Amino acid sequence: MNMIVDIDPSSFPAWMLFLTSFFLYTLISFLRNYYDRRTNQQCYLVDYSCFKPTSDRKLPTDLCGKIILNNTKLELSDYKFLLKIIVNSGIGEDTYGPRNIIAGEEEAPRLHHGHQEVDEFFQATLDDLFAKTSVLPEEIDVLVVNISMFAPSPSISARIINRYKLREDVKVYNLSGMGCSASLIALDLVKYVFRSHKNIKALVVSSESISLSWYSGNDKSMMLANCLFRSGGCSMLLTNDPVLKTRAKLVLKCLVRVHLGSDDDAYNCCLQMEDHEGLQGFHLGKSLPRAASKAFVQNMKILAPKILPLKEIFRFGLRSLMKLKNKSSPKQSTTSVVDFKSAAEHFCLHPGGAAVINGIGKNMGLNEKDVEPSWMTLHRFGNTSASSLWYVLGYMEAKKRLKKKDRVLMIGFGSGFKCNTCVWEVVRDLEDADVWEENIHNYPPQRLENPFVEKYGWVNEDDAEEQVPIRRAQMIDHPVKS
Ligand SMILES: CC(C)(COP(=O)(O)OP(=O)(O)OC[C@H]1O[C@@H](n2cnc3c(N)ncnc32)[C@H](O)[C@@H]1OP(=O)(O)O)[C@@H](O)C(=O)NCCC(=O)NCCSC(=O)CC(=O)O
Repeated sequence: MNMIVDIDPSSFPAWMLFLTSFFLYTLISFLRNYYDRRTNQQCYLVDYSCFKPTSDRKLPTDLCGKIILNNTKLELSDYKFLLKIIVNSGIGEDTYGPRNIIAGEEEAPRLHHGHQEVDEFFQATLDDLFAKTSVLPEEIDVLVVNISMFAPSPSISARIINRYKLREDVKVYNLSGMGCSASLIALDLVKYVFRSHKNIKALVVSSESISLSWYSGNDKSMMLANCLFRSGGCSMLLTNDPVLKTRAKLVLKCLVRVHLGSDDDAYNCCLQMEDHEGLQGFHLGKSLPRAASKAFVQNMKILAPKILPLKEIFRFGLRSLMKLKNKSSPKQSTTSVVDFKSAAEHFCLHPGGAAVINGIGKNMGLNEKDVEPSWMTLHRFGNTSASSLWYVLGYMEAKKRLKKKDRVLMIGFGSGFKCNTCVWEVVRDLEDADVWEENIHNYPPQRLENPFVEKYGWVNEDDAEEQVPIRRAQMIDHPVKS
């Protein structure tokens, strides 16, 4: 995936206009920050709780192999494809799946499977969040739930209100279909509510349900989703109450959303759909990395001037000028790379897949340590959709990397196609290990490979065609649930 942060200098009418806009922008930002501080409109993240399902929901190699063999629509060529994808996916042995898939019931999902998956997540994370913040459910003023692919009625937000007996005047929003970057959309919504209400508390409950969206067919772009998406979720407590400021972990500095839905390619690259047999699933097109790249560049055009220090803006402007001057020379580089490390110390990249992390990391000029939290999240928890970014943040915290005044840049991608970003400032030194607690010392592991090749390398052997029925028969003797 080629993601070049190439902000074409000809898109600025004139160099002077660019500088003037920058100074105006700085002045307006300063005045707005001052106004925000005076009017309690800062957005603080008090705490968050990521979900670690119980170990009986793990999806190790053997179980994944059984689930794959359980699908009688798949042929040898499909196995070969899956083997290649899974081996290179960056996903490890400890990710979690929904119970109905583990029980071998993926072809007949029921409403209660979706409820069970979501209930387990929100009960665990909200119980934990209320306990560790000592905030009571009746103190919650705003609730935003984002779960893309499971939108029952009454909504999941109503289910949360019912379980925790939230107040009658709670402002409630239930976002569905918003994809993997939806938790930043939820955050944006909270930020807007904070503008009109002082000293309030908001909950964002962010997850994805895959129990009803497992794909049982043989369309490769839809099989890919089964390989990448895993169960997870995160609940966050936010406030604009300055009294809670000292207890908060992070304060939001800015948030930028970009939507390329008007571009047909971008819109169509990431879709919930039915295949030629009418089987439902999630299509991840080969053009997705290209759409992500486009959305990322658009987002950076807005975000970069908001977060880059003056020195870096000058440096970038100068290099852009040089680029304009040297345009005629084919030997000159055509790219002006922005130094994002001058704007943030930590980078939460959406662990959407190996190509996503590689692509953004490389083109932002990030090093191995910068992208380690995203790789480790992909390895340990998989792509948990909208909640992924919070596992990445959790990794940084568990590694004790987040120090007071550090800045964290979050970059999320999602169907639509969207790229949403935000920058947080760390309020105090952070070191909660949360879901990473039991094995943070083992990360990064010495070897990241998964044992798929070792166990399923036979699909590439000469006699593979004959082996398929034998392996399937063995699977019938030892079905998925055993
Ligand atoms: C899947 C991969 C790990 C595979 O990596 P590899 O190193 O094996 O390299 P590769 O790209 O050459 O792919 C190997 C083989 O798979 C095929 N292949 C790759 N991508 C495919 C796709 N989307 N549909 C169908 N086939 C695909 C290639 O053509 C190739 O086939 P052949 O061998 O025949 O040539 C990587 O490509 C990847 O990370 N892709 C991006 C995944 C993605 O879309 N993530 C975003 C999730 S959406 C999200 O997070 C947001 C949201 O949902 O809202």
